[in-house]
Amino acid sequence: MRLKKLEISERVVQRLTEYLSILKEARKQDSEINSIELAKIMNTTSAQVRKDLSTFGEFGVRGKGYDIDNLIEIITRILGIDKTNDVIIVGHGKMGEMLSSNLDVLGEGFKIIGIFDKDNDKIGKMAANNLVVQDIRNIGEFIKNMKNDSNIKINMAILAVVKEQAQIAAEGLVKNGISAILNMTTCKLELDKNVKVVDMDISAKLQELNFWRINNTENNIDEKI
Ligand SMILES: NC(=O)c1ccc[n+]([C@@H]2O[C@H](COP(=O)([O-])OP(=O)(O)OC[C@H]3O[C@@H](n4cnc5c(N)ncnc54)[C@H](O)[C@@H]3O)[C@@H](O)[C@H]2O)c1
Repeated sequence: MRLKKLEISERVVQRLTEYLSILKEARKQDSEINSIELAKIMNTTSAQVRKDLSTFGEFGVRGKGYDIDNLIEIITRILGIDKTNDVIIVGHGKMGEMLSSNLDVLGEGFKIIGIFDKDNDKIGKMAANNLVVQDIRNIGEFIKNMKNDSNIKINMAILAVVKEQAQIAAEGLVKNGISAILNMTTCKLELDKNVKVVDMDISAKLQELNFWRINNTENNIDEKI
């Protein structure tokens, strides 16, 4: 499915991932779900659900709702996780190791096919997933060989280097054809607008959570900021 590069907002894509996990739970109980039920679990309106899903086509049957398996299949395809997507890890410190040794964290549809670091003590060592940590200086060659030898086009990376190195490391990745980066660092990467960056910051999420924890009654906040 080829989607036009248009009105699909980041928020809609985020919600798609939420729909997917809700639907996977829901299918344990039922084979159909309607927009009202979905909206209730998502804490949103049924109009929003219908609007989100209609962005990608007409899947529901009026008055009947959505076939859960069908919707899972469609969302899986929209998110591109109906096939395996190759990803590399750059920076194999505590965070990089946590990812390479807990592949479940990545979920279905992703496979780590290369791990890179710049530390000589780490380069050449075997990671938990049986990949050898490679020298970051060889990343261009690795990507080229993957393309030539196995027709694998690598364009997605998880960036887990120290913050101070993040911008330069990301620029190096982009030069070598990476166009999608999951940025585990707190560095605000400045890259070509064609490069998609998604920031992942547990600390920021905890701060957000903490705000809601200490303001946990609706009346605690006098004014909406
Ligand atoms: N996303 C989150 O929620 C979260 C949580 C904790 C840490 N972090 C961030 O993740 C990053 C890594 O943290 P960590 O605790 O694993 O640090 P770490 O120091 O243990 O590991 C960083 C690794 O990156 C390597 N490295 C540095 N520059 C590099 C480069 N240019 N190319 C390749 N490798 C390079 C280092 O050799 C090291 O192995 C930090 O930016 C940290 O702030 C994010």
